[in-house]
Amino acid sequence: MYLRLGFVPTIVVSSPQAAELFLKTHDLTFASRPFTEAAKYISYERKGLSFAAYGAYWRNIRRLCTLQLLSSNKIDSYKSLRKEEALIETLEKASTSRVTVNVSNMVTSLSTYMSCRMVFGKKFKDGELDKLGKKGFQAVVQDGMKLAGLPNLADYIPYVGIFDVQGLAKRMKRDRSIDKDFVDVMLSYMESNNSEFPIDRSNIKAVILDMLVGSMDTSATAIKWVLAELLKHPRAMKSSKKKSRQQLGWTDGLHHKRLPHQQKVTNHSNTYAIGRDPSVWKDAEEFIPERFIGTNTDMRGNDFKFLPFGSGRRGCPGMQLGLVTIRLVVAQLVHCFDWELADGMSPRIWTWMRILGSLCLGQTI
Ligand code: HEM
Repeated sequence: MYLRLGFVPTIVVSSPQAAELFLKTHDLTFASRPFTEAAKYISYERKGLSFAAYGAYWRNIRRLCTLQLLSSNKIDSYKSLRKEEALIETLEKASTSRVTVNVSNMVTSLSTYMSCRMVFGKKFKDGELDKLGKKGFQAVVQDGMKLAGLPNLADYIPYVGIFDVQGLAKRMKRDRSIDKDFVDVMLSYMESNNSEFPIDRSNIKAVILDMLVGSMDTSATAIKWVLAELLKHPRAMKSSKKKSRQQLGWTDGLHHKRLPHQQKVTNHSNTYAIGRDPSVWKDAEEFIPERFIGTNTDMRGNDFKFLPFGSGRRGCPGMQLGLVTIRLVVAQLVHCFDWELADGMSPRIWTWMRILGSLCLGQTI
């Protein structure tokens, strides 16, 4: 579908065939990103990986992140982080004393904690910054994602940009001031002068922000959705639990390579239209993790009906880390607790209540 958004020609890709054309056949032509206001303010004039124009700078930064933060060896070295059992302990205490907890918030906090440990190499609790009168990482990153995702008139009709009618530029300028200066790898890269490009603090901040945004919200959101779907599908929950019992090696810290069943559960995520296309998927709207059993559906971007991590040159460099985190947290949660909907509600009643709620209130519950 071709659209003209203000002055910007836009093509919406909503079939596997079209996705293949754009992400494989003509990947080189479309490998850049538009220069939006978010790229300007949040990504320090496109110095981060996600917003950078396709070219030598992007290639260098991507190589650096892949080697220094996201390689298999590095992911393995984060093993101790993944053994973090605070989530399980807190849930255990709450369930024993029948206290209500917000699992979504807890998963988001865990993801924030893991990302900060990985990127800054330091234990950073979100509340620490609140105490200093600043917003915590969680709030800053979520604000940043919201701002970057909002349709901004200035991106489509550049002349109106200076008026900032939606107030987005003002908010983005305010939110760009996270300054942490202990990121060893990036700093030594900066100091080594080995780079083809001058790297200064703003390059470092932009890349760090990318790594935080890339790792915090994505994995947490996926974990929450998997858990929500499992809650509504007790059969899938049961089978997932059984597999996790058989496969989890608690003594060596739940190595990710042993969790094939969770892999199938996380496979549910997809780009919205392609993932729901009945000509591509049987019972497209249904959560059926078993649909992947016995197929060789690829989630690395080679199968254009299934693109949770994108594809081609700009495909997600953090896929491996994201998958490891999701599998581990979901496996722990499913393995350690028996989950069911509140007050013995059946999944069918829950679905009807949700539909009714959307019809009456005009919003999704
Ligand atoms: C469940 C977890 C994750 C999902 C579903 C996900 C998904 C995606 C998707 C769909 C893209 C866009 C690909 C495209 O434009 O074609 C992307 C890009 C990106 N992701 Fe992820 N991601 C996840 C985890 C991570 C993690 C853990 C990191 C880093 C620590 C990360 C860093 C990035 C970066 C930097 C980009 C931009 C790459 C570029 O433009 O060259 N992601 N991700």
